[in-house]
Amino acid sequence: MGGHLNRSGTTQAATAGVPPPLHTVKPMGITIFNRVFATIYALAILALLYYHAKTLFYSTTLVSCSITLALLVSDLVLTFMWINTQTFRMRPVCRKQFPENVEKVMKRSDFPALDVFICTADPYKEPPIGVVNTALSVMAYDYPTEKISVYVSDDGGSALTLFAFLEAAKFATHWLPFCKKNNILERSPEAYFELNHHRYTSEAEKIKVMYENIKVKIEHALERGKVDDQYITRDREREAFNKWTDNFTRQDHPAVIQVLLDASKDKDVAGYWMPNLIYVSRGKSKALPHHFKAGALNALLRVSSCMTNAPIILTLDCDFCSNDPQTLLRAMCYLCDPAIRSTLGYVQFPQLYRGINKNDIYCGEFKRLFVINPMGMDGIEGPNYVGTGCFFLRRAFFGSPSSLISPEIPELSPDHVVDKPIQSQSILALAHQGVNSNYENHTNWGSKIGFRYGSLVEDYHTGYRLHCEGWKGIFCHPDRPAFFGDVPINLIDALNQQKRWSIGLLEVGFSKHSPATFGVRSKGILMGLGYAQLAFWAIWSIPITTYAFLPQLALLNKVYIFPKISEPWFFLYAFLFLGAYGQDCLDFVLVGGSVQRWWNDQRFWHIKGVTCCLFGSLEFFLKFLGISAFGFNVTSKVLDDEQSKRYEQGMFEFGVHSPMFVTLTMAAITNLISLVQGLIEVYRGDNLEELFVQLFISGFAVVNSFPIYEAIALRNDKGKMPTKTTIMATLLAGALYITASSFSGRN
Ligand SMILES: O=c1ccn([C@@H]2O[C@H](COP(=O)(O)OP(=O)(O)O[C@H]3O[C@H](CO)[C@@H](O)[C@H](O)[C@H]3O)[C@@H](O)[C@H]2O)c(=O)[nH]1
Ligand SMILES: [Mn+2]
Repeated sequence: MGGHLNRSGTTQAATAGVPPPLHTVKPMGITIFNRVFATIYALAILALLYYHAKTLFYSTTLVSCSITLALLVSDLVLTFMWINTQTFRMRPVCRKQFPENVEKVMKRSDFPALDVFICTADPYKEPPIGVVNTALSVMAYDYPTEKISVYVSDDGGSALTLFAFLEAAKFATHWLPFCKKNNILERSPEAYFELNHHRYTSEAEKIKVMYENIKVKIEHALERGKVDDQYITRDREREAFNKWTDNFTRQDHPAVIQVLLDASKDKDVAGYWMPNLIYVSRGKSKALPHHFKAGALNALLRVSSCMTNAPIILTLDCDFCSNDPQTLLRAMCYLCDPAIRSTLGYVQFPQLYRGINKNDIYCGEFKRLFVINPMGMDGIEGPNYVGTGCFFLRRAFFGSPSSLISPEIPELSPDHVVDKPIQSQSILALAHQGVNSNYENHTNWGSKIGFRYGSLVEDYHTGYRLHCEGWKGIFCHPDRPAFFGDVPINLIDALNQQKRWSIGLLEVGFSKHSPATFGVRSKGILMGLGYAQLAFWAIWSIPITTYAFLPQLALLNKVYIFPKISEPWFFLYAFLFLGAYGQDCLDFVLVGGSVQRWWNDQRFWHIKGVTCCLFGSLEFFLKFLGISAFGFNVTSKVLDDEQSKRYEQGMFEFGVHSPMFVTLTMAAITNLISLVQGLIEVYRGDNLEELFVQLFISGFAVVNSFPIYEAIALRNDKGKMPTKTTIMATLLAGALYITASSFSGRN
């Protein structure tokens, strides 16, 4: 398959004059303010540390000494994270692309080919019809269709997913010409039919019936748990399904590769070539590690090398549908720009979601993680890779820009030219060999080649290592979202997802390639610290947990640990708090967030601190000490009707018992009681001066905890806090109080 990046691919018209621009970049106006504010804030932090040191030096009792120490440690962690965060604020940039100019600088026939990798792992958590929608949406890109190949990796090893794609392949021959003829923007059928139901033509009506038909067929098969014989018509299909023998399990099975559409043979109903569509379920063996998604992506790298070897690769999660058919051309504005091409490793689009509720109660928008931070890193050497919606140069997976690391088999090399049809015997044999469960033994895959192993956040880890090798990235954030994904709509899913991230990030943070050491050395201070901010994300749990319990327990025991309102140090605290909060809000609002969503975002930050970040850190350290192990728990993309309804109304979904809910409830209870106790004290005497800060912290936490109190006491639906959780949390909070009292009593 041709289409390699052609260095002399510019047309006459463009070389004669000045070529039209493909992209522009400009720094954001807020930069100056950020830098000035950082200087002032740094001085305030120094003053705070001085204050702590002084207090520690003059403290006479064990209690005050330990309290000051705990506050000092917490504030040091906050300081460390604050320093790291400055990376995102020093040089944020905004970019613009001109996809309409791509054809002016390069002939359509010279456009590079694209291999799309879509990962799925479980037909029951990730319904195959959703994966099909994702595949269809990119197969229908505005681009020479025969240059696109879509590879679907099925880590669930499910015949149901294969069946869904057999149906999808047939439907695609109608869907693609329909989209192109009518210039449709939403090229995933689900989104199209949902958003455009008021203006159907008879043609659209026909396509809709067709789509509904395959959807029903696929869902039926899923309910029955098997593919009906009557649906398998061709011999080739039967051959593929025959691989699902009785010994075939998800963790242990031979590789299955099935070419569903062949760009050199298959045409759509209008007579145009179809893209390639290939189903791959890599071989697995219980005895060998499979490295989760990174392993799946590496398997696809090898299969695609043998079959199409496109110079550009797009990675997508199964729920990430294209929302704009021009996206590939947008990415090309960078990938084909000779001025930056030599070191450009990838172009990352933001993760954006459909179906978030009005005020985004679980902070599913991830504005900071997926928009603010990447814009900041983009001004330095590029954003981190976030696992989906990212266009890579294939070459980036094989060593640094200056030195190619050749894989074991020459056919897997990025510069190898495929000269046989994808279904030829020799190619299929090679592809099967490449996805055997034992293929990677004693090779560089996962360490020097391909997606990197050793972390549950293979995306972060891989992007970081590519950066360290000298590759750069671009953050491409067009006005019309390029992709839309699904967010978890219940709290436990959201927290479990972020617990997995916390663990994976710490794995990189404490590896020999830690951003704080190796990263700073090889990438410079700004990039190193930016990556460190993400890697050590979970240690925010230290200050958050401390501030959620310590001041409150102290207040309950009439121990006052912050400066009085009349002392100048009080103003330091006020400035640090208001400054951080104000700037945080500003960052958020400047990228289009609402104040209400920002409020929920800060609430969720606190929630994470006493739940997923805390438990993630604990699990990581248990593993670090060799006590336990962890795996990749796939996030469910299935919607429960009742839950969806509650989510729409902005209600928090608890419903199940979890240790994470116990700590959260403990914090909510402790804060409420200490607030009440504090208020009583103020009412009784005039202690306000001394206990104001503690009272304020409790009050702040209580305001943030409203949904929790509601779930404990006022609700009766399935999403309320389980009684068991409430009882456990109350007992533990009581135990904590007793421990604290006996400690403070020992003075
Ligand atoms: O063994 C596995 C596990 C997962 N996946 C796929 O990985 C993707 C991401 O899994 P998901 O459960 O959706 O995790 P999220 O936390 O929502 O994903 C985010 O975080 C992951 C790293 O933890 C990144 O890989 C993703 O791109 C990023 O969107 C999905 O398409 C899965 O099918 C596999 O292919 N094999
Ligand atoms: Mn996901």
